[in-house]
Amino acid sequence: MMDALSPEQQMAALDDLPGWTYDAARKALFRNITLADFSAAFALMTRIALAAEQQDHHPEWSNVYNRIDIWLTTHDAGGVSARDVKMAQTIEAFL
Ligand SMILES: C[C@H](O)[C@H](O)[C@H]1CNC2=NC(N)=NC(=O)C2=N1
Repeated sequence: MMDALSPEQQMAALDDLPGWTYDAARKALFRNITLADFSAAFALMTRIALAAEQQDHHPEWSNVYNRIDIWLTTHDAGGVSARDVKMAQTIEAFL
């Protein structure tokens, strides 16, 4: 069981994650990424999927052609936890 971050911890984490915002409605970190085309978007999603399996932490996302919308939230915690911050950092390292 992983605790949700406090609002202060969450803001501090977002300071180090340019491009990510907090989606209050979904209690999630959010970012959209636009790639060159569908192949590039799906390749990135594949890398993220493999990392998600390794971390046992899975994104909520949607993909339309070259655009990916990603929400990171921890269902067990009912909000954003350190696991979401780690996954956001992992995704950033792929860009
Ligand atoms: C049993 C297993 O550890 C859990 O169901 C994991 C799997 N992936 C998960 N992913 C996300 N985003 N939140 C979770 O709480 C979560 N829990």
